[in-house]
Amino acid sequence: MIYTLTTNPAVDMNVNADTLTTKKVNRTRDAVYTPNGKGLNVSFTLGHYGVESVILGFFGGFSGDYIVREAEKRCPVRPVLIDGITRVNIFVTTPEGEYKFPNAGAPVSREKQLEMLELLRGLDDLECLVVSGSLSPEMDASYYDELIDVCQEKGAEFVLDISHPHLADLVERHPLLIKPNDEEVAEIFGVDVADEGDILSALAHIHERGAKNILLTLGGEGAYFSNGEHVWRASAAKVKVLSTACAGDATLASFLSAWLGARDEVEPALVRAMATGGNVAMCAGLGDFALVDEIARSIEVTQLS
Ligand SMILES: O=P(O)(O)OC[C@@]1(O)O[C@H](CO)[C@@H](O)[C@@H]1O
Repeated sequence: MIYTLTTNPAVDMNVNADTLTTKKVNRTRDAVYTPNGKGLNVSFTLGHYGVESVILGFFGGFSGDYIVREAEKRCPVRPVLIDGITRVNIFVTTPEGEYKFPNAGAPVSREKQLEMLELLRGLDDLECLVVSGSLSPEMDASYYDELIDVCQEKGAEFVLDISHPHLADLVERHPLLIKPNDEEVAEIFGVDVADEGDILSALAHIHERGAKNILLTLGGEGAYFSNGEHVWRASAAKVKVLSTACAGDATLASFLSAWLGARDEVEPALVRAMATGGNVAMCAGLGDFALVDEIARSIEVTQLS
């Protein structure tokens, strides 16, 4: 079974506004509230493609209750309940573009962190843990190591979609897959990603450090996938972007939904990933994936080596 762990879930609130300025009341409209956090988005997208997963995360307060209740309609959820209030992240779309306001989130006490590790240790069907998103306040980066320790004790694989600088060390623990974007690769691994030559060197460098597979996303410029032996380039979907929130998570999950069970068939997995990410970028939240097949026809994948 695949488990997704969201260390810092959120209700996402997407709104539209004509302008966003100081010294003025910024009226917004068209509010869309969705139960989110990066790992939840991964589970919802896996579910769309018929791949079962279980949601793990820390939830509290009215917003935490809402997320658990809504998520349970789509996937099994094993929550660890905390005292604080799960954050509400705000995404404001204006004619000039999108403003993102993620909150730091509710603190998760050490006791609750240990409760999650115990929950993980008690799972008898853990095959792959997808760890996604930021850490809650009071969580040290070493929590990632503790999660990986449990996965390795249990012989499970793990996937990391995190932007913490500690990722540079965590790749030495041989994650099955990491999904950084170009900015994260440059900042975390201290390498250039200005052109394809740089990107290929960066991928080789990250493999040398220990990552088994890398899905490098470049937003509107497409993506690269490398399995340490071969590298593929995928074009981006040409779509009218409404909100990029959730698009990266949907890209990762849709890639996993095809690739986990057929690891030699990278091309169809990349086509699905880019089309799904593109469709999600057209919507507030994850949307309904209705245009994926149509968008997929325009995605080009090239094997580079
Ligand atoms: O603060 P994090 O955990 O890095 O990101 C949280 C978040 O922005 O990521 C998702 C989109 O990827 C949203 O659903 C959610 O609000």
